[in-house]
Amino acid sequence: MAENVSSEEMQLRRSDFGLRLKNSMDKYGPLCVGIDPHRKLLTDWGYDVDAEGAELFAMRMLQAANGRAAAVKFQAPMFERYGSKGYAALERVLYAARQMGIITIVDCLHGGLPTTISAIADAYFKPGAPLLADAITLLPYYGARSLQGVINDALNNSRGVFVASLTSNPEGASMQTAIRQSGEYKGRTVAYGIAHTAQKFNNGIEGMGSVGLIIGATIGQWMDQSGVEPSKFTGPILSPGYGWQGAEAKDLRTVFKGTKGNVLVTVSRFIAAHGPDIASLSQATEAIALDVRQALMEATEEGELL
Ligand SMILES: O=C(O)c1cc(=O)[nH]c(=O)n1[C@@H]1O[C@H](COP(=O)(O)O)[C@@H](O)[C@H]1O
Repeated sequence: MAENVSSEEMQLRRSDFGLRLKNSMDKYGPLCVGIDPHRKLLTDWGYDVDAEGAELFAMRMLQAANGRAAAVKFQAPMFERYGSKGYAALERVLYAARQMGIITIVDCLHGGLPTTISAIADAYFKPGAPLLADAITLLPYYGARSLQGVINDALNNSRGVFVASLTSNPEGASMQTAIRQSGEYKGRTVAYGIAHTAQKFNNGIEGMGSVGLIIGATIGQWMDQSGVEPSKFTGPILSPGYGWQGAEAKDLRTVFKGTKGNVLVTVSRFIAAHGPDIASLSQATEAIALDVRQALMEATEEGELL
């Protein structure tokens, strides 16, 4: 049934995720702890490689992140591989994260026909959704506009999304920097069209918007060619690639030069490698949070904060 809400209330909902994430970043800094229960990590930690092991792993990572990071990101396929038991584990760890009050991102990498992906709003965004999360990741390769319906569903429920634009993997850039042959973004790169489409949702919102991009910290050499300008983007930018994938503080400074305090660096294995001991995990989280915060402060120096 359609809800009867005023346009003011709708406006508030559409800016809610960005505002909550920004407040959390101001309080805890720009680190997101990635919770990726890799098989090898479960084994190294002495856990069983099953849904229960993944849940124990996630709970411990949450403990390390709580009060030390702005958000956590759960890697959905690493729960999904255990079928219904894996999904039940993901539901429970999301519930635990909500109880802690930490911002949750589910890295489910959804994308597809508008008519079919509208179903994911029921899974992640609507009140009572089984996998209720603050934001999810989206893949725009059915055309960025195919995501419009699901993005509106997120915004109208006070949630957010992160749309992949320039991914951190080396295979991504050649496709994402391909030049478009027709349409509104003719002559521009694929990544540019995605970033521009995402930005339109943030235009007119005061402060940081709720529609984010994914831009890898590893993609420095492709940045100019892509035409994407992170410094002009006013939604949150989720940036993987620091640590295990080779990016360092200096890469964050280069890729995100001139940004306005809206970059959220997500780090998974580089933190988890210090587990399962909670003191070591917490210490690693703090050290990485500090390094990332310092780098992004330098990148932001001349930029005005959102
Ligand atoms: O969607 C993502 O989060 C993502 C996008 C991207 O371009 N690169 C990327 O590494 N990721 C995810 O970010 C996390 C990075 O993990 P680490 O390399 O272990 O820090 C993994 O969950 C990846 O799936």
